[in-house]
Amino acid sequence: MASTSLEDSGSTQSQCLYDILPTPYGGRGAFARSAIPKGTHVLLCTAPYATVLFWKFRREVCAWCFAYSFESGKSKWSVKLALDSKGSGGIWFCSERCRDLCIHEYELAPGNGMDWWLEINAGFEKLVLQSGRISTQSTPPMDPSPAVLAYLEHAKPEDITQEFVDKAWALAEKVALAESNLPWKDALNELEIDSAKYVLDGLIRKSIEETNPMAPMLIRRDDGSSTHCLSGGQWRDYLDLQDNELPLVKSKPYMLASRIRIYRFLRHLSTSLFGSKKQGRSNNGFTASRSVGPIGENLRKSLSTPVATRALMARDYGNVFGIWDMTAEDEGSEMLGWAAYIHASYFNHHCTPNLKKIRDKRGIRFYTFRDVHPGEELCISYINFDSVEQRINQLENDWFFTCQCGQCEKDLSANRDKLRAENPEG
Ligand SMILES: C[S@@+](CC[C@H](N)C(=O)[O-])C[C@H]1O[C@@H](n2cnc3c(N)ncnc32)[C@H](O)[C@@H]1O
Repeated sequence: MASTSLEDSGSTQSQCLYDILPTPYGGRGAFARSAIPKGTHVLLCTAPYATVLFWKFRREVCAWCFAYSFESGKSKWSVKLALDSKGSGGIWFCSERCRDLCIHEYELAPGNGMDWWLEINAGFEKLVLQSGRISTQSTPPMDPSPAVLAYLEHAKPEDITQEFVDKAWALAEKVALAESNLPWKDALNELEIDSAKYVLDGLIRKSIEETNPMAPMLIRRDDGSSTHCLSGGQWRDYLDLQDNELPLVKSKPYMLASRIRIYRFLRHLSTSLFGSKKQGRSNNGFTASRSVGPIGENLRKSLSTPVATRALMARDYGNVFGIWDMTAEDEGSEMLGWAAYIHASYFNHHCTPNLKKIRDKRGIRFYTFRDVHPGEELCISYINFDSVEQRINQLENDWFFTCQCGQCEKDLSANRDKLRAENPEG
């Protein structure tokens, strides 16, 4: 395998080994420009656009390189970035180097330190702890929504249309506005807290871009090898990803109420941190910050309507990658969080894929593990291999699409031939 490291790999778009083109079965996919030998790195994403490490692992997983403490024989990491002057709350790292890289990245973004970032994280942690109860269940939601939104908790798949979903979000905007200065009362379950953190991370990145479009963290890109290397991408790249809101809500109607609760929570956080436009202080026990600066102002604007939050959540399901520990697969590895690697989200699924992925600290790289012909689609596998029926079921239930890959076509046709041979009459 032609090997490169995060620090030295990279190329410009023109050196890309594939094109994003429409597929015969709908949507877009990545197609090889010419023959690609086995072992070629075809994509390196050096950093996610947005990410979340699960709340329950926040002391065990390095917030910068995603290293898992148990792999190093430790129960938790000890290098901490305190979120306030009392030292309570924090963000944990495996080493001082990782902590310093994180500080450097966020300092570079606006050019005036990283207090704003610590303040936002402290506000999030405080509101999570203040909201008290965190359910260990990921579904269904624990507390009813405000009365006017309660009907969403009982929505059925047959109720779900685009109009139904749009109306619910319009109502959510009104509710969030009316309640934003009242104390937050609902409990979020673990999945909701983790989703809220993911959305917050994406909105922070969007706000950085709006404040400073030249922020190095958004355009970091090297030259020099045949690997196609991209950093996190930009907001418009994220919006180009496939929107999966309707299929998700049709399949799991309770997700609509859940996602609206996440928006209400973040809107509440925004008022806690920044106050509403008219007032400088909130009524939530927080003092609205005076030092959040332009990034805070852009974040406040992003949360003043559900549009950006909804767009982020509409594209997480079906596009993000799990962050797994690096334990050998046969020893059973653990999912530690998830991350959006925008440029990698164009790889479709194939039941006999030609690409493998490997996590590389905060990044992810993809390489061919067999020779690829010119024009062949570059695919990864979204699932573990099973019988064709199990694969189709898993993709329909968890990914909401019917697999159109050549392997399924071949296996289904072989099954039909077998049935015909066994029942020549029927
Ligand atoms: C991560 S996205 C891949 C890029 C996507 N095709 C696009 O145009 O943005 C995953 C989505 O692609 C489609 N997809 C991926 N693999 C597929 C396959 N084997 N058969 C049919 N659709 C597939 C499904 O709609 C799935 O939800």
